[in-house]
Amino acid sequence: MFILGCKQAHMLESFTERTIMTKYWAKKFKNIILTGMPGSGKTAFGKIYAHVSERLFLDFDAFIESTTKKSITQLFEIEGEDGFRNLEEKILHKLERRHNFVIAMGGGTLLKPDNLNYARRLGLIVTLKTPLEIISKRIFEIKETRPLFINCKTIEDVQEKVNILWDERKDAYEQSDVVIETAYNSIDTLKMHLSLIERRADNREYMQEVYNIINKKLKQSNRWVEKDEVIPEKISDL
Ligand SMILES: Nc1ncnc2c1ncn2[C@@H]1O[C@H](COP(=O)(O)OP(=O)(O)O)[C@@H](O)[C@H]1O
Ligand SMILES: O=C(O)C1=C[C@@H](OP(=O)(O)O)[C@@H](O)[C@H](O)C1
Ligand SMILES: [Mg+2]
Repeated sequence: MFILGCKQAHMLESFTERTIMTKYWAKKFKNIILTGMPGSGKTAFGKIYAHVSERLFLDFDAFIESTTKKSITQLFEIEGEDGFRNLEEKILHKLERRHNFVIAMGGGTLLKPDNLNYARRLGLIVTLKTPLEIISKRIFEIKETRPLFINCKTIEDVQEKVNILWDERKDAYEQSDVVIETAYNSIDTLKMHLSLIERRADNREYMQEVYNIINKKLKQSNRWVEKDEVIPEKISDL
């Protein structure tokens, strides 16, 4: 769904050429770190955005599953939620000084307050914000893969759990640099908006303009920190 008016839509179209990211820009803005509720689309969108922005893609859950050779559900059973959170924290630490990634964190990674500071050092933190009804419907379809919802039998159970998680987490998600509301965007417009945001994230005034155009939020207070480039050849170098 596209919520912009005709004039704004035209302005965005004229930006399309410029949103094709060059390696220069991809390196300049290093990592994009996605956060947001489970089911908000971090993994799905992250893969696509990594491709268009010429970055490597790293998904926390996939990385944990491939390194431990266990599913997230098994890990929750064996290690408990605390054990799983420790694994997430370890990955964040390992990513220090790694650049040129789109990183899809787990929806609960920011629950540890220190993780927010770590994530901030890695790059631009972007929250995907999706209406809770949509989240609930998506999760109901895939609840076997989301251990937090393992005891939910009905969509109402899922909804209830989603509401609880949202109340616990909304403040942490609000700490991100940018909030993108996915309900008003197709994947294509999401790609375009984030490309625009990235290209102008070093220019606060222009960012405000971009914000006005795309009706999204960017926090002025979180400043970009320049770091030396260290680009790993492949994910196994981590
Ligand atoms: N924009 C979207 N439109 C429709 N379905 C989506 C969208 N984004 C994600 N999904 C679906 O929702 C489910 C959860 O998406 P996922 O990317 O795994 O979210 P997350 O990583 O945030 O938990 C998946 O089945 C995925 O295919
Ligand atoms: O929100 C959470 O606490 C979790 C989200 C999941 O990842 P997604 O956010 O990719 O679904 C996964 O890490 C685990 O099931 C816990
Ligand atoms: Mg995911």
